[in-house]
Amino acid sequence: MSADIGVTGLAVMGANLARNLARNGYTVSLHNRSVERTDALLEAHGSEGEFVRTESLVQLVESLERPRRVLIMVKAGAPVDAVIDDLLPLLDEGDIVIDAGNSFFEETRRREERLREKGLHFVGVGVSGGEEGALNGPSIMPGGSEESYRTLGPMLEKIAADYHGEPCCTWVGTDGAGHYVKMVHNGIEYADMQVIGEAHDLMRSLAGLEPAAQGEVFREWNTTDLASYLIEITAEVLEHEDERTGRPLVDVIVDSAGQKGTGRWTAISALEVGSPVTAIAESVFARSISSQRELRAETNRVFSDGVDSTAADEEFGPEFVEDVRKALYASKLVAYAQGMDMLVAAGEEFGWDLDLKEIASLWRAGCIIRADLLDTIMKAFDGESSRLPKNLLLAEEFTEALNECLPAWRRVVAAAAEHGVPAPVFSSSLAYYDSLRRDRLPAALTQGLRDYFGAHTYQRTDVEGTFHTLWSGDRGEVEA
Ligand SMILES: NC(=O)C1=CN([C@@H]2O[C@H](COP(=O)(O)OP(=O)(O)OC[C@H]3O[C@@H](n4cnc5c(N)ncnc54)[C@H](OP(=O)(O)O)[C@@H]3O)[C@@H](O)[C@H]2O)C=CC1
Ligand SMILES: O=C(CO)[C@H](O)[C@H](O)COP(=O)(O)O
Repeated sequence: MSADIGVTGLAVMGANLARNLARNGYTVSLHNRSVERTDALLEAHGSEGEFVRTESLVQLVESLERPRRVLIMVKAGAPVDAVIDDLLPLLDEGDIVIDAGNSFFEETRRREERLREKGLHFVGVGVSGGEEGALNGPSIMPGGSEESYRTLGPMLEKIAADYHGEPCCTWVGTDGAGHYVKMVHNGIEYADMQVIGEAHDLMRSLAGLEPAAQGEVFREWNTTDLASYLIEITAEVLEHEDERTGRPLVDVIVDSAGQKGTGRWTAISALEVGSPVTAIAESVFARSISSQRELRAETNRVFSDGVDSTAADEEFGPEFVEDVRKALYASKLVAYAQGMDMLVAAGEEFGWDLDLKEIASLWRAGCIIRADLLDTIMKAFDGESSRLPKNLLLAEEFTEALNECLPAWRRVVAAAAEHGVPAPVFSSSLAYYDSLRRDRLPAALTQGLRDYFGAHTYQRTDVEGTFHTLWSGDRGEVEA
C-alpha cells in the first residue's frame, strides 16, 4: 500500500499529528530514529487508521505515493538538518519536505533555498496546540511555496482546528513565513502567560487571595472579554491540589520558568526589524530572572522579600481584583498589538505579504493563544489596507475598551511599584501605550546628547535639514 504522507519523529507532537492524519482517512507511513517509538505508537493506536510501519528513511520514502510528502517532527535545530541530509538523496523533483517543528525562521529560509535548488519543496509549518491540539486539530501556519500549498494545503486544512466550520490553516507566505508567524505566536504566548502570572502575584501578595480562590476569579474572568484558553487553564492549574502534600500545586512548583527559544527569537528578531515588542521582550527577561535562582536567593537575603508591609493597611478588595482584570486585558491587548506590529515590520523586511486578518483567524482555535479577542482583532484588520489601523491600539474596536481600562491599569502598576511586587509587563505595556500617545518624547534630549559626544547630528522641529552644534567650539549651529 502506498501512503499519502510519511511522518518522521514520533515523540509527543509527531505521534499525535500522525494519528490525526490517520483518523482523517490518510494512510500514514511512520518512522522514528529509534524504532521503539514507532512500535509503541502502533501498539497503542494502530487501530485508529491506516499506518505503514517503517524502520528506515529509505523504507519511509519507498512507501510514499508521488509527489512524496515527508513531514519532519524532530527536535528543532541540528536534528532537522540531519534528517534532511539523510532524506535528500532519496527524494525526486517535486517532492515535498515539511518541517512542522518550532524551527528558527532563518534556518527555514536557508533550508528552503537549499531544497529549491534541487527542485524540491521545503515547507516550514508552524503548528500550535501542544499534544491535544496535534491530535484533535492544531492551528497550522504553513510557509513555503504557494505551489506546494496546492498539494499539501487540503491535507493540512483537514487536520487543522475547526473554528465554526473554518479551518485554522492557510498559507501565510513564502519560505520562513510560517515559522515566523508561529514564532510571533509564541512571543505573544510568553507575554500572555507573564501577565497572567503578574495578576496572580498581585492578587496573592496584595489582596491575599489563595490559589483556589483565584481559580474561581479566573473562571469568572473567562466569561468576560478576557475569555481565552490560557485564562481557562490558569483556573485549572490554580485549583489543582498537590497529591503529595495537599497544598496548591502552584506552591510546590519551582518558580523558575523554562524556555526553548521561540520567545527569545521573537525578541531578537524584533530588535532586528526595529519593532518595539516591549511586552514580549520583558516576558523573556522575566523568565531569565526567574531562572537566576542563586542570585535571587542572595538578593532576598540582603534586601528581604520586600512586599511592603503598608500593603496590609490598604484596601485591596474586590475593586482591586477588578482593576487587575482590566490591567490584564489592556496588557494582553498590547501583547497582541506588538506581535501584529512586528509581523508588519517583518513582512516588509523579508518580502512577505502577511495578511493580519488571516493570521488572527488562524489563532482563533487549536492554538495556545486562542482567545475571544481574536474575533475583534479580525474585525479591526478587515478592509482596504490603506484604511487599516496603524496599530491595534488605534482600532476603533479597542479604543473605548482601552480608555475604560486605563485608570485601573495605572492604579495596578502604581500599587505594584509602591508595594514591591514586580509587574514588568503590566508596567512596560503601560509605558508602551504612554510612549505612543505622548506628544513629545525625551528622545529630543537623547539626540542632543548624541550630537554632543559624537557629532551624530539632529533635525529641528522648525526648519528642514540636518544640524550639528559646535559643542567644543563656539556652540553655534551648523548645517551638517
Ligand atoms: N511539545 C509541544 O507542545 C510542541 C512542540 N513543538 C515542536 O515540535 C517539534 C517536536 O516536538 P516534540 O514532539 O515535543 O519532540 P522533541 O522536541 O522532544 O524531539 C524528540 C524527537 O526528535 C527526534 N530526534 C532528536 N534528535 C534527532 C536526530 N538527530 N535525528 C533524528 N531524530 C531526532 C527524537 O527521536 P528519538 O525518539 O530517536 O530520540 C524524537 O522523535 C519540536 O520542534 C518542538 O519545538 C511545536 C508545538 C508544540
Ligand atoms: O510551541 C509551543 C506552544 O505554542 C511549545 O509548547 C513551546 O515549547 C513553548 O515554548 P517554551 O517551551 O519556550 O515555553
